[in-house]
Amino acid sequence: MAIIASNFKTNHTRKSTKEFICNVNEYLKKNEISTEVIVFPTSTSLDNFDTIPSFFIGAQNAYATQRGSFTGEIGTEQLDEFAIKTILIGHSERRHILGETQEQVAQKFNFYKELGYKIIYCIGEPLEVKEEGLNSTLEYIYEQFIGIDTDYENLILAYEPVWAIGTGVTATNEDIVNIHNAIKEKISKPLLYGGSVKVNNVREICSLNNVDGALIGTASWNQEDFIKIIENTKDI
Ligand SMILES: O=C[C@H](O)COP(=O)(O)O
Repeated sequence: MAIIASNFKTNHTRKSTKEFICNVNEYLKKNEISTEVIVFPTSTSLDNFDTIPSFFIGAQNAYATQRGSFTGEIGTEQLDEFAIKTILIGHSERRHILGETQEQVAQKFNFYKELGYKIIYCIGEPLEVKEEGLNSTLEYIYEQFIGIDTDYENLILAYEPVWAIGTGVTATNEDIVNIHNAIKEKISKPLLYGGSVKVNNVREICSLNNVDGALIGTASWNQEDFIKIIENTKDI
């Protein structure tokens, strides 16, 4: 069964997030769909949502702390308020725009691992590395596993080539399969693909060998489209 995740990034308000989550939940319940669905709203939109057990709400980011003086960050005290036990770690926007180093990413991973969180851990190469070929790409990706316990039971991986994120340029099926096969040879964990996944290509992508679902940004922000994405993959 495919895992379908939506990363809201810096989109939606508390009001529209609530509406989105309630409607997706109703759709899943009414149609008895058991797909594992994960939505990552902004931290200001986190709340106590009453969702079915296969529908998880996660944090896009949090600091490796319970509480403290980390201006602009949230910790587990804030996540506990809403019973959030799912977190996205290592997203390329945090690595490349917010400057998180592999050491910081690994520290965060280990902190949330110790607390038993479901971790969706992102890896992926920028365009200049892809252009150097498959070996360089895999080398780059493997470096993103430094300090990460890839045997962690509550781990889901997401391969997101940076050049495909938010660009409308989806990786080719061949690109996806090459990378997914190589990662799966080393790590036996669910592996999602992310990077310009859309309503009309999600089924094909999720049907590829060693693709266990999708982590979607842009195309998932409209609730009707997100429901179509779930509908299109419900039997994979
Ligand atoms: O976390 C999601 C990814 O960054 C993909 O974003 P995108 O679907 O807008 O390309």
